[in-house]
Amino acid sequence: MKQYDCIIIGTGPAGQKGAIQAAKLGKRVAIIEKNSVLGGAQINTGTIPSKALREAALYLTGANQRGLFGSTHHVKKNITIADLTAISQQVIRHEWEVIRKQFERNGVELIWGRAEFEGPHEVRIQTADATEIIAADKFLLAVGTKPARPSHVPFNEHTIFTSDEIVCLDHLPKTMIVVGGGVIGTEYACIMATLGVRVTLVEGSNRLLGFLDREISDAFQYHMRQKGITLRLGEKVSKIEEVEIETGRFRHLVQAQLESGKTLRAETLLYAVGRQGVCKSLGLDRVGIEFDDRERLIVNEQYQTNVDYVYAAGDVIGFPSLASTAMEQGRRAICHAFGVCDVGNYNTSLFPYGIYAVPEISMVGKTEEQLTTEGIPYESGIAHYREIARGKLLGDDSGMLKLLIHQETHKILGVHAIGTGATELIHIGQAVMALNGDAEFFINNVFNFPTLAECYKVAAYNGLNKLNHVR
Ligand SMILES: Cc1cc2nc3c(=O)[nH]c(=O)nc-3n(C[C@H](O)[C@H](O)[C@H](O)COP(=O)(O)OP(=O)(O)OC[C@H]3O[C@@H](n4cnc5c(N)ncnc54)[C@H](O)[C@@H]3O)c2cc1C
Ligand SMILES: NC(=O)c1ccc[n+]([C@@H]2O[C@H](COP(=O)([O-])OP(=O)(O)OC[C@H]3O[C@@H](n4cnc5c(N)ncnc54)[C@H](O)[C@@H]3O)[C@@H](O)[C@H]2O)c1
Repeated sequence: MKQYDCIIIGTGPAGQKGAIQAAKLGKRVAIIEKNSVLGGAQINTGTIPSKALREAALYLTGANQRGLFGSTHHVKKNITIADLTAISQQVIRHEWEVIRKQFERNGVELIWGRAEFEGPHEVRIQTADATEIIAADKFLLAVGTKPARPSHVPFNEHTIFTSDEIVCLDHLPKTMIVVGGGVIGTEYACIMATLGVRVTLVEGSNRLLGFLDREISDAFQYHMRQKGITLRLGEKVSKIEEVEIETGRFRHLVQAQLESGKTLRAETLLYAVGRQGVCKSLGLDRVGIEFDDRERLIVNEQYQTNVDYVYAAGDVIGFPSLASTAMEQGRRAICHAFGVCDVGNYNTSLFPYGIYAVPEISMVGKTEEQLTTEGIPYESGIAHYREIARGKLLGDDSGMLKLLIHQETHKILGVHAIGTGATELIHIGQAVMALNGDAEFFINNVFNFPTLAECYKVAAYNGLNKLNHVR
């Protein structure tokens, strides 16, 4: 039986970064993947395909240049699925190659097959025609999650599907119902609406993306409606089925019955109400590791499960379930497993959120609602892209950046942005917050001109001017 210092299950972002870190520490490491491709949801079904589709949609429809060239501007008419997926196929192939080479260069042994625990320190790897058992001292479970697929929904992969199958559509539908207004539902609703698909979004709560600052989520809902998306908020779907409708000729449609009694019909339905773990198939009972009802694992601050030599990272441990955080969790878990404990610069309260909807949204730190609840006195400073030369050059008149500034110390408590480049722009605020900076930093700093970064200076002036009136 082959013996390793460390076995990692899953080649998504958590597994990848854990494996490279273990190799950099001079450890003998094996990483196991059950799919036929590397990279997990990040590369194959989630982050990269959805972001590539978004880029293609914005470019080919001309939507992101309409502020400059007028509302009828188009780069290509009659956009096909092939046009849209060409970019993602290129990026995906490139990413597979990058990961494969990283493993090779660092001496990480990649083993294809489905892994499950055989005993406390042994893992069985099953392929179509062989079984192998390998052993290790330490383990990292980076097995990710899969879309929730309740048995009462008649999924068929082409008209009723989850985010795993939407990337394989063979044609662009005219209409789509999106069930679930979380990050996946809102991102895809915006992408599809940009492509001219008539979208109805059904969300159980009364507000989309409730973790966002309310001013930003209100602005976002306004943008979605402006794009022609019908929002059914505070509504739940009780039944989904395929129906045959006669309108001169027979048409197959998807029908969603809402608890409120409304009936929605469309050509397609995307079901995006959250994700579900895959722990049942890992043989965890043979090691004594427990998981919750959504098959997720509980870990301590060092990413150890209840069995201390078995670590877990990424989506399998739940919130925040992002590729960005998964990578860092995987790396940190392995550092701890091999005694490297002084890994600095980690502040979970400064994790940024990036939502690649149309428009883009990003945030770091606290929202106005959180600060109010916590009794922290603050003032907001706002910059609108239309006041900034770069905003005008981009033709983005509706973007904005908001700083939340402590009333007495002027420290930055939160940054919220909606508009072009928001997910990049947020990192300036994140760095200043991490270094305990204040609004005066932005006033005194010189930014390149013309850039969106100038928003920070304008927002700081706006916030400090309001505070001057308080004094
Ligand atoms: C549509 C969509 C869009 C997203 N967009 C973003 C975004 O813009 N930004 C962002 O930060 N995050 C985004 N995410 C989230 C991000 O993709 C995940 O947080 C991230 O992929 C989780 O990484 P992971 O390593 O935990 O697991 P995964 O990426 O899910 O990888 C787990 C791997 O483990 C393998 N595996 C599972 N069980 C076994 C087994 N028994 N044996 C062997 N291998 C096994 C799986 O095959 C898979 O390859 C998005 C997700 C989705 C679905
Ligand atoms: N840009 C990004 O960072 C990004 C993008 C996509 C996905 N992700 C990750 O993927 C994960 C999964 O995303 P998701 O959107 O599937 O899940 P989610 O948990 O974020 O959202 C699910 C939504 O569905 C709603 N819902 C649940 N049941 C419903 C019903 N019966 N009818 C109507 N609405 C219902 C919930 O209220 C919730 O708003 C997230 O945790 C996220 O971190 C991240």
